[in-house]
Amino acid sequence: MTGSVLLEVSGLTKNYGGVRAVDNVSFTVAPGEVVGLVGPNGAGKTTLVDCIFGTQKADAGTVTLSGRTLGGASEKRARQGLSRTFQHPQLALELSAVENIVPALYGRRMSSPLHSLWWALKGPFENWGATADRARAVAHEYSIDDTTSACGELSLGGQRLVEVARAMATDPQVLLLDEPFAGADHTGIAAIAGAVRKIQAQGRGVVLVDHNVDLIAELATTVVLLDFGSVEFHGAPAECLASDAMREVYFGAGEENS
Ligand SMILES: Nc1ncnc2c1ncn2[C@@H]1O[C@H](COP(=O)(O)OP(=O)(O)OP(=O)(O)O)[C@@H](O)[C@H]1O
Repeated sequence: MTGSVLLEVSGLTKNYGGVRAVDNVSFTVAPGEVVGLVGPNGAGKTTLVDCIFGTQKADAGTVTLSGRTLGGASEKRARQGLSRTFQHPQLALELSAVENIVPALYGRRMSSPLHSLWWALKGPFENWGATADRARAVAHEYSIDDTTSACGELSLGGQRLVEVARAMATDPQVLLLDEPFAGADHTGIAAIAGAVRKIQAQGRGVVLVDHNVDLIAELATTVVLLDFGSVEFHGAPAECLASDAMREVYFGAGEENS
């Protein structure tokens, strides 16, 4: 089992003051696996993603990627093969899709201090046009048609797709997607769903946070249901949807007259 696991989250716990936002959460992501992370508002989904990526420091637990324990800040974890998008897209809105993707291509090269030094020395002689071409190719790979307008002019779904492409430009083993469909229109949802399928087909792992249970059922191979920071269900999407845990988490136990 361990040999086929990319990401292993073990016993992650995070408190905010008296609030236990994430409570002893464990799950794994294998190559080509899409783990849907669902749960009501405040269940702990974003905090869990933040702790996996290093945006927040967990109080307990470990995260390993291909058997290697991840620690430290998110930049370090990104160099080790993790990538993410954000619940609220974090793009430079005045820049184009290509201009947002270019820095990720450079970040990918800084995988060790030696690489950083090499690229710092090589920088002045770098062919910038070739890098922009590569960024354009990444954008097209993820079906971004408009690579020249400022991202602020794109729809929310369009912006989220640029974030996915930028995250993929770092060539991650596992991608963490925090509500990638939120606010996207029909076209945006179809494009983002297509991107998830493509990433899955490449044998990478995906953690997909979303409230849209239909999309999770369609895309996820496994579902982790969170409530008050704890795992209430972990298994196949169809079983999760039909489970008592799902009913209790979303509709409350014992509400027979509603
Ligand atoms: N920075 C913070 N400081 C204090 N409490 C926080 C902080 N971030 C989140 N929380 C609390 O931690 C709990 C989990 O929040 P989190 O945002 O992770 O849930 P979520 O499942 O992502 O919710 P949503 O679906 O609404 O985004 C909630 O009780 C929330 O109020």
